[in-house]
Amino acid sequence: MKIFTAEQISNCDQYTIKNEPVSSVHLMERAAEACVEWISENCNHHRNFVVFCGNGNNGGDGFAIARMLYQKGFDIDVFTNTKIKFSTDAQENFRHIKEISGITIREFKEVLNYRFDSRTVIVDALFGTGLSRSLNGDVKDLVEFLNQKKNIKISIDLPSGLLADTVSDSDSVVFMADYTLSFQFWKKSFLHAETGKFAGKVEILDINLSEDFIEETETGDFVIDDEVIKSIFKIRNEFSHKGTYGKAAIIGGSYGKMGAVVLSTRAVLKAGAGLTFTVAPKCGYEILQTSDPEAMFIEGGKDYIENFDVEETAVCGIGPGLGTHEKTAKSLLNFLKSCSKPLILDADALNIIAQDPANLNLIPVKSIITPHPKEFERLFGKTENSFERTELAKNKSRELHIYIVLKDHHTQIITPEGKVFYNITGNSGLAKGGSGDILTGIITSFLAQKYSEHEAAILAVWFHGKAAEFASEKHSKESMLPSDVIKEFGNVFSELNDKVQKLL
Ligand SMILES: NC(=O)C1=CN([C@@H]2O[C@H](COP(=O)(O)OP(=O)(O)OC[C@H]3O[C@@H](n4cnc5c(N)ncnc54)[C@H](OP(=O)(O)O)[C@@H]3O)[C@@H](O)[C@H]2O)[C@H](O)CC1
Ligand SMILES: [K+]
Repeated sequence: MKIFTAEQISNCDQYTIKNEPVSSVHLMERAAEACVEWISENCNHHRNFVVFCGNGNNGGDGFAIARMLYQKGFDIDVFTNTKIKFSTDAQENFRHIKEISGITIREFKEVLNYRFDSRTVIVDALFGTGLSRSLNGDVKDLVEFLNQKKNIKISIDLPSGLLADTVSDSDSVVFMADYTLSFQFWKKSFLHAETGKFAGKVEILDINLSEDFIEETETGDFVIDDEVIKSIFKIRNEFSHKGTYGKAAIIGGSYGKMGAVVLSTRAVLKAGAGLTFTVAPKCGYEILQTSDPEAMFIEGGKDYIENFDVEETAVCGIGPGLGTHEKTAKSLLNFLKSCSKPLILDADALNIIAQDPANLNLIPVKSIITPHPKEFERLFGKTENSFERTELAKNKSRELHIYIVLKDHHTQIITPEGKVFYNITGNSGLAKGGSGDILTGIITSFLAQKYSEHEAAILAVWFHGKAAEFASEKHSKESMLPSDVIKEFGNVFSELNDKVQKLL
């Protein structure tokens, strides 16, 4: 799914109005209907809604939602500011609810005397994509007041005070939603930590904006949705043998860190590679042969890796548990100098490279590196916030011609062309040691199976998150272990096969 800026979204609105054609007030009706449908389906314990409406079209949505919820039998109160001029469509929807005697309309300042029942849902329709500056004055006080309420909070399109495309000043006040019902597109600010925390759980509601506009309008930012995944995933060919699915090698492990390489190797195996090798120090021989008997062991040193030699045709994932021993570092840098095929580089491999900025140029083009924010900072330097980090990653991906998998709650895959793919699968159960080792294994496995670097990185990140979702259903986010995530790979493949299978 393409991610558009607030300006592009407004253009998409206008294009739809002109070319569908549909009147703008009817489009507002469609947006409100989508919200009301979602609320009716999901809201089982709450009958009272208090809707806060601004003066632009976001407020117009709020008035229309209030009317429709009332017609469905919910108890509704509305707050607004009648002293400021409404937009044309907001004015029309305001007129409609004024005619409904069962809905009381109050001024914002009356909120201080309003009795919030614990089962009242607060709906924020103050500002959406038209927000042009930080909240101040009365509306800022209102949002701060509402944020203190324990009631469930739903934002329409965007939490008020949040900009769609960028980070606001750190002292800006933003409505703190539990749910955000947003129209048609993910907004970039939902996907970054500093801003996404205001949106709560995001639901994207389809309001049928122009497909032609969406198709023709260029953007560099994407969300990895089912369409992207379906276009990448290939069903396993029945007329195949182990050679069809490539050779993969995980290179890592050191005394006391053998678990990382065990997990990574197991992830390669369970993600479907044809032949799997583990290059690890001798001290890991028994551990690896017992834990991952399907993989072949290659001795790469005694207590730490000193030798990166593997079969030339194998795709190499380097780093899990590798350690940063001087001799390991020296031999890794020598290996990089002699290597021209794309590699997957993670963890200590990145920490070794980060020891000298000149090492960055040794990374073979089209390699995939998988830093978490701290590793990214060691490699490329500090940034003010995650939006700037993504921009820096785009510059570095272009400059070094590599793929950067920037691990975060919404991991981003940044391509050498400067495109950013945001992942929306996964959960906080992955915030544990060992999760990254599994991701390295999955990418290595997919690259060995002849997915392109671009495809392998995107599919693997999505796949890893999806397996985590299955694992958390069984074990909870708290208790699930990286090895539980690996056990769910089969379920993810079943889901993938169902998605792409041609059914009669
Ligand atoms: N995208 C769609 O497909 C649809 C969107 N809809 C809804 O429309 C809004 C966008 O509506 P818009 O009228 O453009 O903008 P807002 O309602 O968000 O707000 C605009 C008004 O707010 C003023 N403003 C802006 N920032 C502030 C501020 N910090 N404090 C006070 N006032 C502010 C702004 O005034 P300006 O001075 O900046 O001109 C406007 O008066 C979208 O989010 C959806 O909810 C449609 O309903 C249908 C389809
Ligand atoms: K809003």
